[in-house]
Amino acid sequence: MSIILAKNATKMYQSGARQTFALNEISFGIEDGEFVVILGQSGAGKSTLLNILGGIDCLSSGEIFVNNIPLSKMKENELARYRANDIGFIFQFYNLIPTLTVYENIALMKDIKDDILDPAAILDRVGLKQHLKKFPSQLSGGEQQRVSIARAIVKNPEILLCDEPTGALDSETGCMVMQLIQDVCREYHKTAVVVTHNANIAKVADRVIRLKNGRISDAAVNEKPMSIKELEW
Ligand SMILES: Nc1ncnc2c1ncn2[C@@H]1O[C@H](COP(=O)(O)OP(=O)(O)OP(=O)(O)O)[C@@H](O)[C@H]1O
Repeated sequence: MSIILAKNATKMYQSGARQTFALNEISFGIEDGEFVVILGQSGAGKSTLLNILGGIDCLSSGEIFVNNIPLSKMKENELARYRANDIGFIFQFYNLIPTLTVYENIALMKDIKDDILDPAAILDRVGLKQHLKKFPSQLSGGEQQRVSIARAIVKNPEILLCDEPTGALDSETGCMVMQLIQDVCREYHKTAVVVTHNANIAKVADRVIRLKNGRISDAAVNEKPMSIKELEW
């Protein structure tokens, strides 16, 4: 079953007489439990698409269905619930709160959703048990990204949206982070959508959607996804 279905999804920005089509009539489906990479160069429309999938921006026309529910028909409170319950975000620069410890950054999710997973257990799963009391500035980039993966998973959302999650990391750390995202998605049965401009990362995806100037230039199931262990960039 398609967990995400986009039909002629269009996002247009108007500035005076000038129109920019960040997304131009794109249609695609993503299956439940897939690990999907959205690949495209700067300006292709990747972040716009991720923000719309995450319910923090909306389309100009067309529709995106999540579990058959059209996002454009959701009222503000329904969208807020969707963001809180169904979506976990992972960002390039982690977006952790600098004045809270690792544990507090994760436990904060209780204020967003009642039934979160056990923060300590998830931090253990991502290998950060010994860092619970540290502040983000006391961690390496890769460790901070692991905290943000824990934060996204602890809410137990259906869909994980990852915006250039390895963009600020070296190749080796980036591969470890990708492996962790893929592993937790499989273990906790999540659908992951990873946005990147790095074509190497696409090799490990179940499905690759290529965006170019707001249009899909190619969308295909990857018949033989490469193991992340073989990946480097
Ligand atoms: N708020 C906005 N107002 C006007 N134009 C915008 C706005 N946000 C994005 N755009 C334009 O939409 C297009 C797609 O932008 P988007 O940020 O989605 O691309 P991207 O693929 O994520 O790029 P990058 O990899 O550099 O982040 C670009 O031409 C951008 O200038």
